[in-house]
Amino acid sequence: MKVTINQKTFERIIDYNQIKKRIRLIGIQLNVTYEHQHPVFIGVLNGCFMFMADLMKQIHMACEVSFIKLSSYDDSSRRDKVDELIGLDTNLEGREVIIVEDIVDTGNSLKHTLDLVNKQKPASVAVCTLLMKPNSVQYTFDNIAYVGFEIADDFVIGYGLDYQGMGRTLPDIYKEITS
Ligand SMILES: O=P(O)(O)OC[C@H]1O[C@H](OP(=O)(O)OP(=O)(O)O)[C@H](O)[C@@H]1O
Ligand SMILES: Nc1nc2[nH]cnc2c(=O)[nH]1
Repeated sequence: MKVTINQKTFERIIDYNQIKKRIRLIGIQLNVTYEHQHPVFIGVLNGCFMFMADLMKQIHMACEVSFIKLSSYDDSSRRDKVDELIGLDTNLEGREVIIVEDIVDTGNSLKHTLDLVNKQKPASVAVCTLLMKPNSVQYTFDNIAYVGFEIADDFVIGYGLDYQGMGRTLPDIYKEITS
């Protein structure tokens, strides 16, 4: 199945049923790991909104939810600078923190988020990302504990991820076709 947005064509690589199954498994892992704790989930907007909503429905321990908003991409091209559009509004000192991302690509956004979170001296920080591009990431992260799918270094859209602001509402995930 293919979709076209502003002259770029994308083909489906992961359907929503696969995403739901993977999220159920990640939810089980999180429920076991944090069973007797009271973690704070921090979603990184905008891209995380669909993943966060589906993931949180699988979480059964007492927890809090908060968001930050970063922007590092123009259209489909990377910028080195990460802009913080909405900052942290929760005190994380001594807390168990789980950062929720839609995708770790170069890792710039995650590096920025971790620096922000770690400044507040949390008790622990784990990262949960739906997608990860292992060939693209430019940092060594030791706390990416939950990964939905590892994917190739293709530009992807759908399930929260956009191209020029479009495509976020597609339930499945698509990759750009280059030819
Ligand atoms: O690992 P990186 O190379 O930093 O890329 C990952 C980030 O890029 C996207 O955000 P974007 O800056 O496009 O903003 P958006 O979430 O509002 O789409 C995505 O949601 C991640 O947060
Ligand atoms: N939409 C989208 N945003 C990204 N941010 C980092 N990588 C990607 C990607 O492949 N697609």
